Order: sequence, then C-alpha cells, then structure tokens
Amino acid sequence: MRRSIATVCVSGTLDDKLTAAAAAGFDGIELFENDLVVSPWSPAGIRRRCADLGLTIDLYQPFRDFEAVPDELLKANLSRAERKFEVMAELGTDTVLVCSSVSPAAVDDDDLATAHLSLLADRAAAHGMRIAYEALAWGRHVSTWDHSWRIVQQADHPALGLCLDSFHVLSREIPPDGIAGITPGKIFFLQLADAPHLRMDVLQWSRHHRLFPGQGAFDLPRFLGLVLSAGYSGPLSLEVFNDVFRQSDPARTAVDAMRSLTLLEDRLATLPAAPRTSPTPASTAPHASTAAPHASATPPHASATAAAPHASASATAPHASTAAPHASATAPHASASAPHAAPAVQLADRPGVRRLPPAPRLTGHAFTEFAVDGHSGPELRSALRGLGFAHTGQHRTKPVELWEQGACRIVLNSAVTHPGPAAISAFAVTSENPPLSLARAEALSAPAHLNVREPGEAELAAITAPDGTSVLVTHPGDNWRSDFLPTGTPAGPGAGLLTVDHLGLTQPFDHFDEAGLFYHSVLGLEHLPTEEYAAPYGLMRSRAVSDPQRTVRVALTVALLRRGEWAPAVSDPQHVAFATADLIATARALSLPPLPVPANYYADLAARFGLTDDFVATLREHGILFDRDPSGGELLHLYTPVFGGRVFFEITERRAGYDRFGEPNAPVRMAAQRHRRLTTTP
Ligand SMILES: O=C(O)c1ccc(O)c(O)c1
Ligand SMILES: [Mg+2]
Repeated sequence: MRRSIATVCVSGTLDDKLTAAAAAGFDGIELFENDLVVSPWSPAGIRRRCADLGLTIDLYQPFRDFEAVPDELLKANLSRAERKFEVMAELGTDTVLVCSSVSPAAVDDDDLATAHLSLLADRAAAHGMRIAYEALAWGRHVSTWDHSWRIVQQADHPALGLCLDSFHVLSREIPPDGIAGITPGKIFFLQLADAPHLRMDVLQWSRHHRLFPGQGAFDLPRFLGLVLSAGYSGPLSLEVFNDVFRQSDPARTAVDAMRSLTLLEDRLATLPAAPRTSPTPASTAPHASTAAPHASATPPHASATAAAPHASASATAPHASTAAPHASATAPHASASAPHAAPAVQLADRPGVRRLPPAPRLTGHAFTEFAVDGHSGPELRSALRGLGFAHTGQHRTKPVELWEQGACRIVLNSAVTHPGPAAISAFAVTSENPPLSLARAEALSAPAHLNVREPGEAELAAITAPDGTSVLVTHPGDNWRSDFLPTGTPAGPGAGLLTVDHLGLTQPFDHFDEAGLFYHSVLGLEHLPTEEYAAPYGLMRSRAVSDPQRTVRVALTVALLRRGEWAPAVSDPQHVAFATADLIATARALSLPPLPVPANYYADLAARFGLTDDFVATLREHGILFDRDPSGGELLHLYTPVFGGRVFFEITERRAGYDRFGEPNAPVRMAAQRHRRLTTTP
C-alpha cells in the first residue's frame, strides 16, 4: 500500500517537509493549501521537486465552506474552485478534499448539499479531477461519516466520493462499523490520525492533540480494517495536527510517522478475518463519461471482487460465523451482500501490506549503564556500595566497571567524552531472539549499530532510543560478562535487591510521544495507563511500557508543558528501581540514608489509607512511601537522593499484584530531592 503524509504533520517550510517525508520513505503527500501559498515555488516547481524526491501529490486540501449556501455564494465558490482545479493541474494532482461546511451561511438541507456537490463534481470531472468529501466532526450541518456518505450516495456521481478521516469518525459517538459496507471505490481518500481521549471541544482536540497511530487511544487497526474491507486501496495517509510535532525536527517527526504506519499495517494481522465486501452496484452512470480519470478507478474494484474465485464458494458460508466481530459491523449491508459474500479475508495478507518480524519475548534487564565522569563516578560508586552492590568486574580494555547484587547489574562507564551529570547511557534487555528483535527494529526505522569493541569482546548491537539512550538486546546466554575481569569480590545478597523493577526515564519534551511509540513498536512493550500529577515544577505526565510478564518496565515521564525558565537546569533526573521481596528488611540493611520524607506525608498517608500507627511509624522510620491500588495491590518504595547531578535509585516491594509506579508519591520525592539539593549545595 502507498504511504502518504499531510504536509501539516511536520514543521518547517515546504522544502523541509518534502525532504523529511521522502527521507522517511513516504510515497506521497497531502499538500496543504497554506504550504503552497507560502512557498516561493510555482505549483509546477512543487510538482518537479516532489517528482525529484520520488513523491506524488496525492491530495490537495482543504477546500472549505462550499456546499448548501445561497446562490450568490455558490457562484463565488464555484469560481474559486475553478482556480483551484487549475492549480491542481499544474501540481499534477487530481483529488481535492472538500470539508463539510462550517459556514454560518450554510443551510441544513441535504438535497441542496447534494446538488451543490454534484455541480462541483461535474466541474472537477471536466478537469479530470475528483472531489473527496470529508465530514469535519464540527461541520455545521454535516459532522458524521454516515451523513457525508448519505450525501455522496444521493449524489451518485463518479467524481464525488468520501474522504474518511479516523479522527472525525472516532471522535464522534456514531459507530464506525458500517464503513465496511461502503460501496467499493467510493472512499476516495483515507486520513489516519490517533488522539488521546480528551473531554474537550472537538475542534480544539483535533487541531492541537492529534497523534500518530499507536500513540493515542483510538482503535486504528480496527478502523483501517473497516476501510480496507470496503475495498479501499488508495494511500494510507497521515493527517496529524499536533502542536509539538509542528515545532519539532521534521526529519525525526517523519520517521516517527512512518514507524506508526508500519506498526499499524502489521496490527491488521491481529484483526479477525473480515468477510470480503460484495460488489455493490457501482454508481449508475449519468456522469460516467465525464469522469474520465476515475471512471476506470472504480470498476476495477468492483470487477475484481466480482471475479473473485471464491465468490460462489462463499455462499456456503464456512467463514460467516467466524467473522463475528465484523458481521454485526456490516449488518446494514450484510443482507444485501450475502449472496455474493466471499470467504473471510485476512487483511494483513493483502499484497502490499507490510508485516513486521514479530517481537520476541523479553525476559528481563541484563544491565543498566551509567555514563559517569570524575565527579559523578565516585558519588555513584559510594551510592552503589551503600545499596549493597559489589564491584565484581573490571572491563578488559575500557574504564568500565561492573557492579552486581542479586540479578541487578549496573555498569559504570567512565569512558565519556563530555563530562557532565551522570546519565543512563544504555540499558540492555534480554530477548529470546535478539537477531529477530534487531530485525524488527530495523523494519521500524530504528536500525541497530554495533558498539565500538575490541577483538574478542562480545558484540552488542544497540538501538538508539529517541532520547539518545542506547537500547541493547542480548540473549540470556550471551557472554557479555566475559568482557569483564573478575575483581575477586563476589556479589553477595547485599541488601536483598533482586532484579530491576523498572527504569525511570525522563523524556525531552519534544520526543515523549515518539518515545512511547518507539518502545511499544520496537520492543513490543505494551502501554500501561497514562498518569498525570502535579509536581513542584509543573504538571507531569507519566506513561509506562512493559512486557506482559512485567520483566521489562520503562516509565517515561515528561513535563506537560515545556519546562519553565525558573526550574533548576537539571530538574529531570533518571532512575533505576530495584525490586526487593521485603522492603523493610532491605531498608534496615542499607548503609545509605534514604531520601528524607516529610512528617506531613505520613500524617496524610495514615488518614488516606487507614493504616495502623505502628505500620506508619515503621514506614516513616525508613523513609518508605506507600500506595494502594483500587484492587488492593500495595506498593512500598523508597528513594535515594540524586547522585552525580542527575540520577537516583528507588527500591520497590510490590504486594498483591500492584502494577503501577507509586505516581501519587512522585511529587513528594521531587520536593524532597529539591529540598535536599538546596540544603546540601554549598
Ligand atoms: O481542522 C481543519 O480545518 C481540517 C482541515 C482538513 C482536514 O482534513 C481536517 O481533518 C481538518
Ligand atoms: Mg482530515
């Protein structure tokens, strides 16, 4: 399938946008009128530039406020349209998007809208062009996909079809199911956008908060499945209005966008097989002869479907019952199409649908590496010792140390070129099939590079995450430890730390959604519910990803707005959380004072959860924080101060299936770390 991206998705001038789209591997673009208007290039020049980059212009958009208006306005609108058709001819594009009118001049009259759109389609057809009519969710009289489809059906014009935009469809309550029954060939264009669930004005929601598929809450695989079931074979085009993407590096945004489409196509495989759409009679043809370029576009679908070798076999309906989830979806049309119904088709098996190497099962954290310098190195060493770690290995050729306790492994790497605060520079996870993990990463535009190494050293391939962290994928049996000479100090039980519970990675503001999609798609981790909380320096958002077995958890956090100027320069620390089976015993065994927690916190804790005085006193004695989830799972956890300017540690004890990260306690931690920094910095 062809992949396109609307120029509105990315930042910059038209040239920046085109270059980014081409570099990321897109086949085409939707050209936004505004990008054309501000461009120094002529339409023909834009066409040449696109051709040079291997891009087609798949859609020109938008044309606004056209239909169901008084005669005078209609005249003006038609002459405006003529000008646009001329521009489109120069651009070499044949489809224009017409959004449902938002004009106060528009009247609520479907017959009039139909008549006007037919008139426009006549004019378009005379130029060899066609109209894709899109119901904006805030359209004045037409705001749902089914309403726009009724009008398109009523017009029954070969040069008038639908533009379906997942945002407008899925942001409304009207179920999308009937989309599968739309006449083949009548969906002229498909726009894909995801979005978080937000209770807000739908126009604001659409213009500021759209996301690439897989980054939000919409069920886009199912939506795409419905559209493909209706025989759509045009481009999959991303149309994402997002305030952050509009001001981020377009090259990166375009890669993120392509990754989202690749994952979405692959997710089609998870859909139940859908019944093949029957050949609904194509539009009867008063306009057929005028609609030259697309007259032929419609029939191939119809005839291909009609000629399907399975057409008659399906009448025996062995698949009809297996297609349950979609059977009801197509219900209104099902009876009409039943005699022609073909066997269920796996949409993902269609030619041109990309499939990804499956994400192999992850089995845990192999190690976490900190980059340290002459200042932060000693601080981290002493912190690790205080937590019960032992320095067990020294790298054969580099200033790199291995520290261990239980199955927790920390690597301190002093081979840094730029001194600065300590940072989590890399983390390694174990995979049942690292080569497959790397192949998947490559297919998702996240190619691995080999770590610099010396002869005889373990080969570790690293994928670069959006924040620059190297993600290494190793096999549990890989002998990366043989790169380290034993120091002779054994890793003892220490303070009872068992494994890495999670990593906490604060993300750069511009790359938060990109990071979520990266870990979700590349490592196959699932998103856990997003949380927001009020922290001392502003509102924070936290979104964790994890494998189903919870052996690899990464909590991504970001400030909801770009950080204000007054917050300390280094206010976004990263951390490693270790799991223990008994936090109170572990706390007693530590030779490192935990982060002091204010008495007010414990008073509130007792009031909120009805804990016994004794228990609260014990928590307080050890600086342990507490949380309980609605199903009774409990978290006991403690934090350390910040070391090396930027990193800290956490120790967790999860009870009764607690599955979150103690987010309500994060502001307490942040305030305490801030307080400590103020009181201990000279
Ligand atoms: O917000 C808008 O105006 C707008 C314009 C064109 C579209 O395709 C769309 O989905 C929204
Ligand atoms: Mg749209």
